[in-house]
Amino acid sequence: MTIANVIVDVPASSINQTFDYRIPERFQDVLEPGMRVIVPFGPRRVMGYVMGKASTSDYDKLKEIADVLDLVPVLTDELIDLGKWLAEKTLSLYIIAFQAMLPQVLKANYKKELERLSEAPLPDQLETLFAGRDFVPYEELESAGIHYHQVQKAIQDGDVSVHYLVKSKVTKRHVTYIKPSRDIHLLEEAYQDLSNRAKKQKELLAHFIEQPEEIALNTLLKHFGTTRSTVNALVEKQLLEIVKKEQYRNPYNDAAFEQTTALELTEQQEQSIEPIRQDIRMDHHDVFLIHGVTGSGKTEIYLQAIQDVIAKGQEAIVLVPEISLTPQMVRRFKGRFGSSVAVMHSALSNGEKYDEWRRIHQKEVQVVVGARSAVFAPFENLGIIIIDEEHENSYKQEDQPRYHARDVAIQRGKTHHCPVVLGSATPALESYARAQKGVYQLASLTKRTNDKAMPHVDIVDMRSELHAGNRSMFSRDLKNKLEQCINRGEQAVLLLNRRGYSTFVMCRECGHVNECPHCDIALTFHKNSNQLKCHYCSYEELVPTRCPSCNSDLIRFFGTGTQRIEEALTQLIPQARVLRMDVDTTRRKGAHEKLLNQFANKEADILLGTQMIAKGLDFENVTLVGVLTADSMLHLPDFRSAEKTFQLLTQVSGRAGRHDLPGEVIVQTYTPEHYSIELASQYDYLQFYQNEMQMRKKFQYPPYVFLALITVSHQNHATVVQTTQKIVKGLWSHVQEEGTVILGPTPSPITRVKDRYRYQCMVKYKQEPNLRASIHQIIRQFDDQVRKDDLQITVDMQPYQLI
Ligand SMILES: Nc1ncnc2c1ncn2[C@@H]1O[C@H](COP(=O)(O)OP(=O)(O)OP(=O)(O)O)[C@@H](O)[C@H]1O
Ligand SMILES: [Zn+2]
Ligand SMILES: [Zn+2]
Repeated sequence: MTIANVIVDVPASSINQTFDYRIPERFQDVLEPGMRVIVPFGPRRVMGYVMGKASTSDYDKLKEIADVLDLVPVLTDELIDLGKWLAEKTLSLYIIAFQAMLPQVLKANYKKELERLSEAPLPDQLETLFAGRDFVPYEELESAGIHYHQVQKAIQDGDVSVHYLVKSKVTKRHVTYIKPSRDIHLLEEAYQDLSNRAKKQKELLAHFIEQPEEIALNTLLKHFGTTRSTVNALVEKQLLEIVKKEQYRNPYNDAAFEQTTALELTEQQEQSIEPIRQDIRMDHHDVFLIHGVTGSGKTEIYLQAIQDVIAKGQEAIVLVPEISLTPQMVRRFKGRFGSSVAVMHSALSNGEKYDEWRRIHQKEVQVVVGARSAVFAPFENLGIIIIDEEHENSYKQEDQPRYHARDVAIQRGKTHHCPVVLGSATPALESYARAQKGVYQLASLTKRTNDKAMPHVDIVDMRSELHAGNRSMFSRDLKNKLEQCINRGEQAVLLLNRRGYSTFVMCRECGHVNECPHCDIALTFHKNSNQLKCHYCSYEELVPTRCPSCNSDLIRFFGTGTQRIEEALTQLIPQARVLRMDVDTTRRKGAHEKLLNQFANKEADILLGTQMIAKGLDFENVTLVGVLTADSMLHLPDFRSAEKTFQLLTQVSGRAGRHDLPGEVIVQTYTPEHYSIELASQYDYLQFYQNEMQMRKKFQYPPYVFLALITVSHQNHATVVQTTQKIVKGLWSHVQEEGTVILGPTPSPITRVKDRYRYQCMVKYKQEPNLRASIHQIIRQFDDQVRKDDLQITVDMQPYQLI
């Protein structure tokens, strides 16, 4: 087969197909599907992924593949299929789908080098190439005209490896070890034969006769105060040998994790895990939904199911939301499975991410714990996929390809015939509805493992506080409880539900609000730098002293940022030591971890933070949880706002009293009668589910219907409106089923971002088998404008971010 079908890295819809290239002689027995290549495309050379090979092509004047970037495919056959599926499901370009599946390092054209890993003789041409060196720039391989097949074989044999020279690269990637290459009695014989003048050599030999285990070269040299030439002499006599071991940039020190063993499961855990175990045994695919209250031992179920999978020689993917990928979480998995665990999350450097990916690719680990994109881990023998906190919105990617990790997991689960386990204390309405219909298998854990009751929740009506003359953010109840908590030497967690609130500047005289000149949104006040910043385009300006509109000096800060709460709190309870955790204090790498450690070490009494404190944290000494404004999200124009409020309140309440000390929760709100707040305080998920389903049915929202959101943006307002109108018209002429509605054109909730206007339309449908094809066809009509006139059209087949 001399033809390769290649998806090229040219993100344009007119190019969204494979192109045929001739495979030059030198690559013929090397090139495989899933490898990256460099191909000529028009006047340029671009990167591409080989999808397949063929013996014939419909075109005759084929160009040649210019270069092959990989010697081992980066995409498995399964991932090639998955990428195509992903592109079709999300209506994105193939190239974008494949890029989303691989670490950043593999997307760019990094320089490469070959490293020799062993002293074993290599084929002649390679010996000549290395010429006694350990490292050879990859270009030399190319210009030497060496058969790639030989290199590929050397890589497979573990004699050579390829590195991508990432910026953050640690220069020394391999550690050299020395070990005996003969039986001990032969070493003893050699020892006798060695002349007494070779004193150092004898010392070394004596060492290996005593302790034949391999030892790092550096350690050895230091210990015996000798040089490399002593070792080399013994290597030449074939008494010792050199082994190189790859040292990954492992961001975690595996040895530091205390090893744990499987706990004896409670009855409820036992009941939940059994059907999963059965699927694992039978190579069967089901989707399980574990609905378990916080602290009911869901994680222990995951760990034991993974144990089964590993025992069977298979691999496991565990997805956790980015913000719960805390050191505590990592410890639980590394504690059980040690260095078989790779961790993938966005705080890692590109080099670290690539190393973790490679440990998976080279089958050195069996488990990956990671955020959304870890669902693409290149395992070939998957035995389970677990999604913890499955209701989390961060599993939905809000950028092309707009996929939901749950859908990808299920797709892979089907291919691998393995179970997919979704876990949550507050499952997404969609998931619970599927479990009710029997599409997913439901398991419920209603009790905490330690049989502790869920902490009592007190709802405080902030309107009556106001009537009683308390104008602060803290109710009298919360203030008292905080003081008592601190006096007892215990700790508290305070949640400021920041979404929907921000700190903006308003003129009290004329009501003028400072907005971003490029986006249709109020600027946010940052005290540290005394600046106003736009959170969409990062525009910034100094805080004005006079109103830009009426020149009044009565310009004031409104809203409630964490910073202001922190100040108010320290005024209210001066003896309290407060730690603040929000985007500002956790921006630096490792800051998140540091704050949590400080709190765990009791260096503070109160942890004050945004949503990011609600998840997964488990501190023994926390007995009080306060929610400052439970309803701040409720009034956002998003049909999921009640669900999000319920989820957040349940999660944060679960942080109190998880251990011996009893916990309590205070929820402050202006709408205590709202069912999401009332039912969250009673931990009544089922009742909430039923109420909320009624609302969704009444207003026709998911899970009763599906949504598709099309957003158009352009610098010219009229262009945006007209384009959206045309799309809406096109959609109406394509829809087939009764009951399908198309809403719009309407301005997007934020109508202007970075000087571009945004309009949208939404399709609500129950069944439209051809919808994807229709949308595709409709927006293709604008291809020219997209290319030449900077028009943007985005399609989201499963919109979550509606505001
Ligand atoms: N079978 C068991 N016997 C004793 N202790 C257990 C058992 N299973 C879990 N635990 C312990 O109970 C606590 C809560 O368990 P775990 O964190 O797994 O619950 P979870 O449902 O994942 O909680 P959350 O949703 O709040 O994160 C942990 O300290 C865990 O070690
Ligand atoms: Zn802006
Ligand atoms: Zn004014």
